[in-house]
Amino acid sequence: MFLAEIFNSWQGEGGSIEGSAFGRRQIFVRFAGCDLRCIWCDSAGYILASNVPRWRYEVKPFTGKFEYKPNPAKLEEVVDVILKLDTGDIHSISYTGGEPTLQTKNLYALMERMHDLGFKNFLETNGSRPERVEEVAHLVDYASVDIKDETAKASKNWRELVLREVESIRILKKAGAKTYAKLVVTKDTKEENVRWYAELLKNLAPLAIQPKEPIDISQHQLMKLYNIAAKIMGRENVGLSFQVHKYLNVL
Ligand SMILES: C[S@@+](CC[C@H](N)C(=O)[O-])C[C@H]1O[C@@H](n2cnc3c(N)ncnc32)[C@H](O)[C@@H]1O
Ligand SMILES: Nc1nc2[nH]cc(C(=O)O)c2c(=O)[nH]1
Ligand code: SF4
Ligand SMILES: [Mg+2]
Repeated sequence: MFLAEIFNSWQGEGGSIEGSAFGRRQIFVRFAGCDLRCIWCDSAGYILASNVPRWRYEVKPFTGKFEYKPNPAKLEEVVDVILKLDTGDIHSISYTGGEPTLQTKNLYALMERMHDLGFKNFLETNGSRPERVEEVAHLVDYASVDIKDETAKASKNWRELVLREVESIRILKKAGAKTYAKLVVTKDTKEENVRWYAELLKNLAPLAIQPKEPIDISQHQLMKLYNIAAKIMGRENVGLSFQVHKYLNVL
């Protein structure tokens, strides 16, 4: 499989929304390669798998010391690295990227293996390919599925993408995964678009609204978007999420 990095940290996103693992200790497996191009992506260096000839892994959690191995990574060496980073307090393994679901078979094999070893699986996905999500959904315990706002400019037809993301949420929920939606908002996010996302997510999954980093949206506008979503989805089903790991300078 084509990887970017493996490290041990605490989950910095999701806030207090149901299904979030915010503040839980995880081992993060970051896959290389993505099918979208969000303009604000903080992992942009890993979007093209061909630009990631080797992957890095922490030698010891929170030391900032890494070692490198060439891509493609072998399943057994990945499992070995994860087990060496296991501090005995791991809530779940986070599969992120890039886009983990693109490497469907590799993701399947790794999640199955981690389940067999007694770990829970947390999938962080852009949800752009419901048919691939469906293949692995039964192995997912927790899922954070992005809804890409128009201002992300993630793909040509953003409305179609949103509908596919919602379909991925439906599939994950049906398979029994605790699933929430994450919407990254910017100063240019339109209120009418948030209304539409909220209508789609109503009675389906809770929504974490996460300001793009570095934050450009005003607190006033952020709370306006929150209010719009909460009035449609219900006040228990909307919350804020900030990328806390960036403020605390951890991976
Ligand atoms: C790098 S993505 C990888 C997983 C998957 N490709 C996705 O987009 O959901 C992990 C999470 O980081 C968020 N993210 C990336 N760059 C960000 C930024 N500049 N500000 C806020 N959130 C960001 C994404 O929206 C996503 O929820
Ligand atoms: N601490 C920490 N929390 C995270 N939550 C989502 C992340 C990601 O990049 O997918 C991430 C990450 O890279 N680090
Ligand atoms: S989908 Fe995720 S990894 Fe891909 S460009 Fe967008 S934020 Fe980055
Ligand atoms: Mg990140």
